Amino acid sequence: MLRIAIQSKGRLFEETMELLEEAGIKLNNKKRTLLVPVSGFDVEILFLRDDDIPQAVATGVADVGIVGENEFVEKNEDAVIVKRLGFSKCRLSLAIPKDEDYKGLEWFSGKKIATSYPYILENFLSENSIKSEIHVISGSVEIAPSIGLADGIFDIVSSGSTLVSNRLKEVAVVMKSEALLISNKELTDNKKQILDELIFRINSVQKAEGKKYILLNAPNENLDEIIKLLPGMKSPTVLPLAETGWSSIHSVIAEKEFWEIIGKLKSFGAEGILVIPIEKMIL
Ligand SMILES: Nc1ncnc2c1ncn2[C@@H]1O[C@H](COP(=O)(O)OP(=O)(O)OP(=O)(O)O)[C@@H](O)[C@H]1O
Ligand SMILES: O=P(O)(O)OC[C@H]1O[C@H](OP(=O)(O)OP(=O)(O)O)[C@H](O)[C@@H]1O
Ligand SMILES: [Mg+2]
Repeated sequence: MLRIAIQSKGRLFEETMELLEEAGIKLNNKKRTLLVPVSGFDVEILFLRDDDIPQAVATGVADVGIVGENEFVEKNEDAVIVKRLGFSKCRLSLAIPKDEDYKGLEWFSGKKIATSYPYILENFLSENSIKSEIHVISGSVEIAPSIGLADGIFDIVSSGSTLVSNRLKEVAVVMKSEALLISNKELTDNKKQILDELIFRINSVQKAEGKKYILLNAPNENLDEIIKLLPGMKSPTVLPLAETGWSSIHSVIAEKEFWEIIGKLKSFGAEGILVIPIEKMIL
């Protein structure tokens, strides 16, 4: 049995649950109690606050965990990154009141910075030989300058709208972050096997992301040109239609190339084009 620690509620929760569900991990118990068994796969889910996930994995309370890179780096626990998951992308940045004249990091010398990430901030400041006072608060960091609690802040930024609504400007990006799958360093062989299966399933789900299955009818005289536009996984499937002189073509395309390809396909006489979502891809 492999025990997976995930965030019980918050920014990581939904995408983590979605990823696990697509990987065939369905919770038996819809009510989110602390520890939930799973049907159809030899794992159980442990719901924790994200702050506690790195330590739970490092100490073996959980075998693996899904946590933001920011939290993993901040906690500096002894666990390994197994896979970068590509969601919950954000950055940890320094920000100051928007009307301040800013010429460089020197601005922070002798100033007070509010943050929930003192370890990362301290390392960054000492690497840059800046001496500031770090004021640790666990939330609502962005309001600290306006209430006189600090001169600047160091916190999570994504769209930047929280900074704007607090009349702050981002002046330095210290690190980028995304959700990570982390693991305890000493898994038993049996747990390693289950983890390999989990990674295989996550990879299959992620390969399918942004990919579409495309079906279309094409006049035989333009088959070569159309096939060149649709490389597919090996090469497209071409099947004869009942109507002579026409074929049905099946392939896989990247969603971001979709509109460009469709226009070219139509110019080669393609008709009856269907585009269908793909759930998983095993290559
Ligand atoms: N605006 C955002 N955009 C993208 N990712 C974000 C954003 N805010 C936070 N994250 C990521 O999601 C993680 C969890 O954020 P959340 O705000 O739920 O944390 P929390 O309030 O500390 O939760 P908990 O109650 O579990 O301690 C962060 O550590 C970060 O990796
Ligand atoms: O740049 P933005 O897109 O505005 O995102 C950044 C904000 O998102 C997070 O807070 P969240 O909204 O999760 O609320 P919280 O303060 O309760 O954690 C984070 O703590 C920032 O405050
Ligand atoms: Mg937290």
